[in-house]
Amino acid sequence: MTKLFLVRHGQSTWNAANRFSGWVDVPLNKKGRQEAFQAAHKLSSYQIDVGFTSLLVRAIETIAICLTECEQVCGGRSPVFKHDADDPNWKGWDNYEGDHSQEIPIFTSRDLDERYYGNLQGLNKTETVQKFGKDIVHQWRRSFVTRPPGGESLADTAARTIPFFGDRIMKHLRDGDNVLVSAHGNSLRSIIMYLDHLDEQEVANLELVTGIPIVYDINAEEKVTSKIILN
Ligand SMILES: O=C(O)[C@@H](CO)OP(=O)(O)O
Repeated sequence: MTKLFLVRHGQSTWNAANRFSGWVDVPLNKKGRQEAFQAAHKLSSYQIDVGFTSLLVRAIETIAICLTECEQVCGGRSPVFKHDADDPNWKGWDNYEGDHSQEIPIFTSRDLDERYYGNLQGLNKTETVQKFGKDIVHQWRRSFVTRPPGGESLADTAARTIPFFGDRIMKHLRDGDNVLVSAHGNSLRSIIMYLDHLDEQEVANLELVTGIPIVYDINAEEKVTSKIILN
């Protein structure tokens, strides 16, 4: 039995400003960093062996805080970011192969990035509702198949997150590693849809709070046997 921890990054400057973020690379604000510290505290009774994060700095900051603020979580090991480890031209991080007894590898991937919000990126969410109407904006934000103008639907996002989850993250869970994934409202909604077998209606109602870890137990058959939310 291994554990999978999912955490949506802490509040970002654009979450606070109520702006569509998508792939715009905004950092955590002070509240977001505090949420990440609280998440680290909530994770303190567990051990984590491997991390995954999107390439966006708000998720990177969150996982860095989670894995450095709490000794117990890491068992005294230092997180080491392995950027571009999938790139065949990657030459290793300064010729350093790594030592799993002293380090926690954190793999970064674009596949975990937030859904691409296209022409909505940067716009204020309330003003967008005023301009286009509540119903269509809700569809753009929460429908599984409807694409926001110029952007990705949740189905498009799932088409990159789920293969990545199956290939890369599941491999570590199979090997017995406890895995922490730091990502985004919609990239995580697509993964939770898959893990919880949600249908398109159910995922439309799924909202994730910033900085609150979700813990799954995964058995040897790669099935979820329990889920708790560390509120
Ligand atoms: O702005 C975004 O990228 C996302 C997450 O903050 O917005 P939404 O609330 O529509 O999922």
